Amino acid sequence: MKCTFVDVAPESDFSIQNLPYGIYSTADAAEPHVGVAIGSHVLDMGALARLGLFGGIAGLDAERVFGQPQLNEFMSLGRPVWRAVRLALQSFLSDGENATRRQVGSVGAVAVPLSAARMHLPASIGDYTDFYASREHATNVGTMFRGKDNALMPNWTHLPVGYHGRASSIVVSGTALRRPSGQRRPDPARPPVFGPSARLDYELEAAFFVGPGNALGTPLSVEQAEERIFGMVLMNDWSARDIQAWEYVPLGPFLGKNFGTTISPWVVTMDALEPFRAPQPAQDPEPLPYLRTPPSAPAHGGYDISLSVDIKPSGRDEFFPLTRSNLKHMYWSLRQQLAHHAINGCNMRPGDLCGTGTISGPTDESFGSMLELSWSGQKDVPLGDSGVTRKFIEDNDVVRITGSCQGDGFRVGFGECIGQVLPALDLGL
Ligand SMILES: O=C(O)/C=C/C(=O)CC(=O)CC(=O)O
Ligand SMILES: [Ca+2]
Ligand SMILES: [Mg+2]
Repeated sequence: MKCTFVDVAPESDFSIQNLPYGIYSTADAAEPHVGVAIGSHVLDMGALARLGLFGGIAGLDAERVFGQPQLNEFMSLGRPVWRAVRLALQSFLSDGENATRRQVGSVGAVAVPLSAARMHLPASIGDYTDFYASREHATNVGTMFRGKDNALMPNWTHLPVGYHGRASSIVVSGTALRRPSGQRRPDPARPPVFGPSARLDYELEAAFFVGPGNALGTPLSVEQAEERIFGMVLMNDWSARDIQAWEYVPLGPFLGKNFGTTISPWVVTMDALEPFRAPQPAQDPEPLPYLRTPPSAPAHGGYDISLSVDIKPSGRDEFFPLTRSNLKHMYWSLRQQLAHHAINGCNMRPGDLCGTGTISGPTDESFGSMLELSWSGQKDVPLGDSGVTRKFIEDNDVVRITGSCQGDGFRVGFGECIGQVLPALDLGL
């Protein structure tokens, strides 16, 4: 299928096979509203709704849903509506004889260049959970925090371990964050000290948005979970390792994590990712029945999404590679994570965000955090052949995550998840 409405370069993340949704504003339309990315443009979903493009879709009040400043209501409508909207968009973009297309006239009537769009958070995120689903990452971090013999806890291969994060400090790509200050204990023989984190890190993650929710007390099966995931974004779960290591016993991540979490602005739908399903790693021991794949669900729970992390060190103009990984390394699939989250009756709501956990793979270059790359600060990580090295993230460094699936002549990509670290505030403490 080819987009004839605007030109789409083969290496563009935003092909007609992708069509990710986001919330944007422009100088002329300052209220955030729903858009869909195609090539180097953003299409105004509200304008298309007013032209009647989504008129025949049962269960969709398109002008209202696409006139919202967030995607929660669209997310709540479920897969049949999402698919019908996707088909209408693909027909509009590829078929010059489409009735709406004839009315539009110029591209400028319904689209702006991406460069003119200011992106906002795609949803009002009520709750945010972060999992710990890469076996390699959990083994690496466990070895550093608790020693080789306690690296992987006995529960890890039986359930997707997770923690409840903080939704209020999730920010959209491009938002700068300050280095956090907190309690740390650099010398285990001495009392803790207070000050700016000296071991600030990134975590390469993806995250999924929940679509239709479930009522309190009513679990979701793996099969139901599969149908309720709207789409995915890239995520950087910024982590202050020194604050984390001192505070986390016994209740888990807290201030070492909740000072900021960055997500990419475009939500790539699970329908766009469908052709890129891939086997997840073999699960041994076999999980309990509520986490198994039923014969009626698609066989593969994994996705083949290439992921990169690059850094622009302070004072330099170019980016250098840190991590090259892939979502297919995740031991626990998205649908297992969601089914596990709701198995006790916890109610999930449209727009809730679940991080996959750091996506490390088996090779050193696939390690998804500085903690792993520098092995807890024991070795310098060279940045290309620049002569610059890092153990952790320094002030004014910029960290960028990108990710995409390569199809035959087209790409389904996420755009960027980018953030700069500003120096800590001087609290005079
Ligand atoms: O205590 C530990 O083993 C580590 C915990 C984390 O870093 C939590 C986390 O964010 C998990 C992840 O991203 O995979
Ligand atoms: Ca994390
Ligand atoms: Mg975080």
